[in-house]
Amino acid sequence: MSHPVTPRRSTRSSAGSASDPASPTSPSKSRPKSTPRRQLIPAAAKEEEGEDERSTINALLEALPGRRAQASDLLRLLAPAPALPLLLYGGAATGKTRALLLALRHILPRPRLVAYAALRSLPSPRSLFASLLSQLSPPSSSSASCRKRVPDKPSDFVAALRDALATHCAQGESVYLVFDNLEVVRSWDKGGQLLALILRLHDLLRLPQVVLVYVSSATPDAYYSMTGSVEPNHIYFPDYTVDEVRDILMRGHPNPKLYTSFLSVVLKPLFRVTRRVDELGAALEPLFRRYCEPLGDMNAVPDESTKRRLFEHIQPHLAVALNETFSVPMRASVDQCKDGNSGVKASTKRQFSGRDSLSTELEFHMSVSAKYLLLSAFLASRNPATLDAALFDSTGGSDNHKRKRKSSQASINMKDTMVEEMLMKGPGTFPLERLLAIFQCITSVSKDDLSDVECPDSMMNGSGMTGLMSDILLQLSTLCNSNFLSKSRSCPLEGSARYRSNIDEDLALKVARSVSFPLSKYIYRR
Ligand SMILES: Nc1ncnc2c1ncn2[C@@H]1O[C@H](COP(=O)(O)OP(=O)(O)OP(=O)(O)O)[C@@H](O)[C@H]1O
Repeated sequence: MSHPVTPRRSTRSSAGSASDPASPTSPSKSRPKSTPRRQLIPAAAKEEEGEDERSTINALLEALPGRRAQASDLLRLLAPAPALPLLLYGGAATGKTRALLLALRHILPRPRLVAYAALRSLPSPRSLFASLLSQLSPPSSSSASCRKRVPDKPSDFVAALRDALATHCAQGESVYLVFDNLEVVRSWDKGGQLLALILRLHDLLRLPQVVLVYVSSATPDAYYSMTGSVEPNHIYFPDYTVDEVRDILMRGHPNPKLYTSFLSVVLKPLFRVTRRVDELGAALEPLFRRYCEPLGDMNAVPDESTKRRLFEHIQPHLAVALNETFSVPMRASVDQCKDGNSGVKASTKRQFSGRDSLSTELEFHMSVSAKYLLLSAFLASRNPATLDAALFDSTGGSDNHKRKRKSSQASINMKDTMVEEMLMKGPGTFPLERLLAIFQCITSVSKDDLSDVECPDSMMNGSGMTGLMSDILLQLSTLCNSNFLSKSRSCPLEGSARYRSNIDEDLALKVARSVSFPLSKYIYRR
């Protein structure tokens, strides 16, 4: 797993700790050691300061399981102002917003002001300007007069923003300007220009007490290569591991023993469907209620035989849940942050707003079987049919390396030419039988994978995959209706319909990742 890389700046007032590479994981080590001669009084003061810092860090870490390094980095890089801009980046629901909002509560010095723009809930540049300016305007000014002054042009916005910020800075206040889900700006009309301007705010405003914080799913390179502005510090939020997710879900549970035994049965299979904490939380809640049905007392600590009974009870419900669409309630974190734009109803973070988000949305709007079907269709369209036997061995697994070694140079050349031709022609069509054969092969591999779920012996029976073959034709027609696949007219020779996959490799890989399927092993490459 890649580790967060946070560039350190010697220009920062916090440069001492920021330059210590050990600091993200071991905050206590990062404080410079005081020299023995000066130790007497300053050491006592430092110790007190250290105590405060430790308790702040502990409080934050407790609220942020799995985000130790990021929490320490945040505390270090957010305060004290003046600071460079900060970019938090990583996949969906990796805790960026939560970590930032919690860290902002803990940092010093005060007084300080946080103006937060939840870009997913703002429909246009003008609503962004209005939101930020109203959060920065003095409480006394009436909303009507504020609305009148909302600028249309980005340059006017920068001028208005500077005026509003200067008032706070003159009063000795630090101001944190947060742009959450920055990638949304790109999808707006003239979004590219506005994005460049937002990223250059540090240079344009030149107000040392103002800290700019960007939160995004895109990497720093995606932004800063195009603006030429000062590069921010950045903190990476990797996807959670299953153990981290377990820690998050366990946090503060009233009956940890019961919940641990529940999670030991359901978490791993669900984790293969989605790694998002919010989706897992939503899927687990009704399942846990089911799990507890046979128990009279919710505070009971289950013994081994009870665990077995509970497992038998939950097993069929788990199989159904694995095939279901996840729906996640609106995000609390965004709800909690008033963006000051009363006219705009904060929407869920589930809006479709461009291609990228479409592919992320797939993670929870498709059932597992639909995802496998889509992957099968992608492989059928992408790979030549003659290579199916070589790519899928009799056990359903990919065995192409072995086969390739056995192939003669001439046959390799022939296959290469064939693949090249296929790629030139674009995705190929395939009959239903081929799709189902590939589907059966790749799902049989996943069944094997599911056998490592922690559960009493042989009770899993292939886990949630039991219902996988059901309703395949229905799923197929849904995929066609949604344009992920297209169905051509019947082939005059075969007399049956043929299908074609309409998705590209990037999207297929994302879908594969969401079910932990090793797709690239099955894509024929030269
Ligand atoms: N470490 C954690 N502890 C507790 N809850 C968490 C943690 N990480 C994420 N969550 C929960 O998961 C959900 C998504 O988290 P958050 O909004 O912080 O993610 P994000 O990285 O900002 O997502 P996005 O990129 O989609 O905006 C929230 O409900 C949040 O409370």
